[in-house]
Amino acid sequence: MRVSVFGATGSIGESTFDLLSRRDDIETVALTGGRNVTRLAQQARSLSAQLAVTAHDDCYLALKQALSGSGIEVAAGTDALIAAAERPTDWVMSAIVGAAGLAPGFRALAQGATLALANKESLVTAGPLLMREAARHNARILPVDSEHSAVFQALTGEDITTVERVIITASGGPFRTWSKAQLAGASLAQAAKHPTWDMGQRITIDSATLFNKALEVIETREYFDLRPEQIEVIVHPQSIIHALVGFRDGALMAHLGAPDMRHAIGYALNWPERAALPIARLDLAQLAQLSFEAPDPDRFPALRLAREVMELRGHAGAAFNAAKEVALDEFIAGHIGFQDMALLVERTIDSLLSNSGLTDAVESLETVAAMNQMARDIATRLASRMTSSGA
Ligand SMILES: NC(=O)C1=CN([C@@H]2O[C@H](COP(=O)(O)OP(=O)(O)OC[C@H]3O[C@@H](n4cnc5c(N)ncnc54)[C@H](OP(=O)(O)O)[C@@H]3O)[C@@H](O)[C@H]2O)C=CC1
Ligand SMILES: CC(=O)[C@@H](O)[C@H](O)COP(=O)(O)O
Ligand SMILES: [Mn+2]
Repeated sequence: MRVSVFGATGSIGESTFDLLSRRDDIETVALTGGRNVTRLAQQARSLSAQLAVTAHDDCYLALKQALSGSGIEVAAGTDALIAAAERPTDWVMSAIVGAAGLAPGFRALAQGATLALANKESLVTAGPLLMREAARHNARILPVDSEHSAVFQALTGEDITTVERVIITASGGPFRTWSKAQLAGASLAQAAKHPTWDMGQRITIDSATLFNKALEVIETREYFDLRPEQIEVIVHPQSIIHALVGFRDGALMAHLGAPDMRHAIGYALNWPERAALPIARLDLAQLAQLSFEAPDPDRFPALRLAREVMELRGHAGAAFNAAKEVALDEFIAGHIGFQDMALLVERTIDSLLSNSGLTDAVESLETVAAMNQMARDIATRLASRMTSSGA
């Protein structure tokens, strides 16, 4: 099987690399990364990739040097990422973080490859477009986000019209039990420490605000074509149950597994087979208890914002994600506080409400990119005011 991995040097990329390294039937077409060219070159040599691409032009020479004598092609820049996605292959892992992951995944679908989609931002920003592209080219999108892989697995062999509801779980993040007063002082180091999963920094902080779950609610709607009221979130601090599907006879089918993304990645890599995977087996007696609680919309407004975005439809998902990306950058830079992130996203959406483009149907990558930029500009402006006023 020919495979390409976008975002190979990240957390999902490394887990994918681990699974690919254990197989002897894999032909690696392209591996892409960002600034970590040393690791990208190691991976490319190890998997004998045809091509290695860094997203950054200024990293080209370093990557070229790291791969000298290997015979592996080297390229750099966003156009090179697109060209890599157009190289014929069978299976593509989409694991770039953020809206930057959309265009390569879209191109991979256009050449008919199976898209293993970790990059949830693709569906949040351009769900209908991506689904149409997959259908047009008879290409398949397989969910890699753990909750959506869990739903996909629970739905196997089921009639989607018998589904009443889908429940995705949230760990609640590191601040699950914190008061609003405590949240006001939440630091970057505290937010970047996930209680159960080992992930990249950005998604880890999104888990702390529950923006990760907000994106996932929208992602659920796009994958499974459900009405927003059919999608529920339950806080489950152990991250053992990843999702549950409720059917019209009252049955709930739950998916359980150790918090290890190699499960969802391996499922997508081997689908429709269920192959053996090197994942820790659950010891239920040792776990002893699985607990659940309702999310608190007062301390964590992100889920409420996601519901508003789903009502708006159109380009609201792209605006929501863009504002969230800016808010995250501003928090990481120390310009705004933890709770300011949700405030900034809400203010950006409010400011865009008077813009008719927000609710226009998603027609092309260009309109999505335009909304992405507009929302980023507004959020950046609003953030600078927050910084100077302290609110
Ligand atoms: N980590 C997880 O367990 C899960 C992640 N996801 C989703 O998967 C995606 C990846 O997450 P994760 O692996 O944690 O992220 P990481 O930050 O660990 O990795 C991101 C990858 O994307 C590359 N990258 C960063 N910015 C750009 C850019 N602008 N253009 C091209 N490449 C870029 C990075 O390169 P470099 O590091 O070399 O600079 C790296 O290879 C996200 O969409 C996330 O929401 C979903 C479920 C679980
Ligand atoms: C592993 C995975 O799929 C993440 O999206 C995970 O769900 C993050 O944890 P939270 O449940 O805390 O958002
Ligand atoms: Mn998830």
